[in-house]
Amino acid sequence: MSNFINSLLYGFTNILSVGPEQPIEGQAEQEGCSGSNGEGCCKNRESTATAEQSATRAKSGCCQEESAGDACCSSSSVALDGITATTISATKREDGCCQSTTGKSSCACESASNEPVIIENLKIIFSTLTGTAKTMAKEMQDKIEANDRVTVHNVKVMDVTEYDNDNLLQETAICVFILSTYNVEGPLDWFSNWLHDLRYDFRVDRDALKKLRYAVCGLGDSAYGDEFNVAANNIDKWLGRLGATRIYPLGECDKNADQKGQFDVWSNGFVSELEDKHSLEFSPTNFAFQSDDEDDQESAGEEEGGQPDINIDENGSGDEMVDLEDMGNMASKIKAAKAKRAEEEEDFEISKAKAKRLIGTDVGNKPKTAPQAREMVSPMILKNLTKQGYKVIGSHSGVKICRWTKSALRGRGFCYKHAFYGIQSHLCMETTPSLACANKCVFCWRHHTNPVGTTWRWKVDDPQFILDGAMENHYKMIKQLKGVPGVKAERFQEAFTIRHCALSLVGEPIFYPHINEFVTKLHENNISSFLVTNAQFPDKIAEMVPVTQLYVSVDAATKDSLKKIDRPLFRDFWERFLNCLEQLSLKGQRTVYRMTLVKGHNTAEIDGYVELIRRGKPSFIEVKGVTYCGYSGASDLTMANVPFHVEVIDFCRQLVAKLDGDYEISAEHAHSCSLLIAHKDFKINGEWYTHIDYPKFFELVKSGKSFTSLDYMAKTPDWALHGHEAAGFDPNETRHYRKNRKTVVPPTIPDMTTTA
Ligand SMILES: Cc1cc2nc3c(=O)[nH]c(=O)nc-3n(C[C@H](O)[C@H](O)[C@H](O)COP(=O)(O)O)c2cc1C
Ligand code: SF4
Repeated sequence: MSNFINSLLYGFTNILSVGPEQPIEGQAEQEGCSGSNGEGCCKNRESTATAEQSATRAKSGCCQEESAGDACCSSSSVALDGITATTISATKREDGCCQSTTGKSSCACESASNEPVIIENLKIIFSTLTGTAKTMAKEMQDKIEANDRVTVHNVKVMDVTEYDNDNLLQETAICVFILSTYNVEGPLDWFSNWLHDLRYDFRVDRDALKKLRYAVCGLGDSAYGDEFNVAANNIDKWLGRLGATRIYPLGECDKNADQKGQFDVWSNGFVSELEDKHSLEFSPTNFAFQSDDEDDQESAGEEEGGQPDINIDENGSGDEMVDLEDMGNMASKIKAAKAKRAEEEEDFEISKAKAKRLIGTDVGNKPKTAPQAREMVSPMILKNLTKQGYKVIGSHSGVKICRWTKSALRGRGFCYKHAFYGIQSHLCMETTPSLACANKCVFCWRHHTNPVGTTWRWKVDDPQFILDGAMENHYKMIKQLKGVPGVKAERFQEAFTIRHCALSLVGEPIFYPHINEFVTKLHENNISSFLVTNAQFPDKIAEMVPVTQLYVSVDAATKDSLKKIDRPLFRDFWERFLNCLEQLSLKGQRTVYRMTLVKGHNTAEIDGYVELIRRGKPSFIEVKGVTYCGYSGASDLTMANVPFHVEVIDFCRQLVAKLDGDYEISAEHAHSCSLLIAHKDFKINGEWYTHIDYPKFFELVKSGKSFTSLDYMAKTPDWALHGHEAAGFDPNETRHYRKNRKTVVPPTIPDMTTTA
């Protein structure tokens, strides 16, 4: 121990006039407060200090003066930071150690030792929809691994959906939770639901999580008012109340402010805390009903119908024996206890209401009035969707003009549906009666706008209202295009009679509770229906009335890659997906698999796709290269993931080769990197019939009789066939090339001269 510290301590105790006249023997050792004489400074101090100035040993091993307030802290921190006593202040922490306000390491006792703290396992568990929590979890991992004062043998970053909840009861790793709050269903719900049940299940021990040490940091947005970080708050509270030891306070980072900066401050603080091995000790003060707030002590027994610590009757009197002179004190204690309990009850009701909204299930045993169904589209989502060009109809539907409509109005070509099925883009309305869906696909969830959910929990608009609103808004948008140079008057006029409806914009149309009525109304208006579902609602597919063409998105061929690409909310997403394909095989009308190839993600799973095709027996398989449109942080896709047209062709050839001769590549639309694989049922006398006889379809629907896909097919024009030089571009249209278009040389695929 240097004379410097000795003299500081000596000088400091003199200033306060409470310390010994001589330097304290124990504190004069290299280890800091704890001296070599067994009890160290405390004993020493007790023996030298006056009766009023006795000291006790804090958990840290540090000597804590009972009467000197923060005195020792100041002196220790001075010693620690190596600056003079007047320039630095410090406060005493709960464990009796000194925390310097400079933010440097804390206690003289600890800092004197250079031994790093050793931690065996640490898990950083995140929940995220748009990626922020995951990024922060990884940053935290780096920070911990780079810290040489703490050695953590195994730092693991994992998604909360991969964590087996039951492990929490035996968890020996320190767990850091970085959790984003969503007021819609999300990946945290299952964990949150489970933990909530554990917390309020009377059969579960109040210290069920006593083996767990944890810290929670929430990511949220203060624009959500009292729902700001509600999930992290609840989880932090429930963990504490189940006996887990909170080793660092809850962090709350706000997207509406400097969320990243706030997280950095929190994570730095947490990592410094790891440097203090005493703060990692299991702390009985955190246990169960004495856990994270004192109020919980008394209410804990009541919620489960057990006995509270003090029985208080209607009149507020306890049944404990009380001395007369203590009556005054006791009365005020009882009053305070009653008030606390009322507060706690209120808190519990609020938590229940919030949890209910968060997890979509009823919790607790005294439900209040049923919550009002809320609007699916919040003002924030509305703002974002509007910015992206969507017109929102009512509270859950949307319509948008696609770029091909504009192109068709100018005579510059139609989308791939023209080549494959005879649809003219300027006669087509793209809409959805449900902006919400049960996935967060990497290639769609880029603007973080559409709401997600596994059950419909919103207000329901009437189908006629949605159809009227969609058509009205569609026509308004068409009108706005009349000033666009090159718009052909004839096409402009035609566009005011919608002939087709693509139910595929964003979201999950089949989710809408009145989808059958909606589709029926389309058909009554001679509007064809192309409905795309993301294959998560098999019952809905089974209940679906005939549509002109029913699609399922098949974004991956294996459970793992489907999870990565579609990021489904359902835990049994794979079973749901397979079930949907089976339901599809039972439909009589035209069915289509829509496959979006994302290079490096789903292009190498040919055998898996073959199995899926055998299961669902679709009439057609549309294969399209993913379109790159500047993905944000929610997705790590780049141009490198966008396949060339030749690569899409190569993929289709490989696929067809394994389908026992049942399917062939029929049509193509090179412009959008799309190919159509068709079942050979649609090849009559060597000619393809992939197009649709729309009037015939309406006739069949109106007849009320059952019919099949083969009853309303029409011949495919030559220019649309795969291998034709037009490559799916209608020769009656004018091809338009963008100026300054970069020519990128596609890769050479061996044996591309023969077509399947
Ligand atoms: C649909 C939606 C709902 C949200 N709901 C809440 C909420 O109820 N409370 C809150 O604090 N933040 C809410 N947020 C904000 C997110 O929690 C915040 O943006 C967070 O940083 C996202 O983190 P992530 O990228 O890890 O998913 C919501 C965001 C979206 C897009
Ligand atoms: S299913 Fe559709 S709307 Fe939902 S995330 Fe995927 S692409 Fe987007």
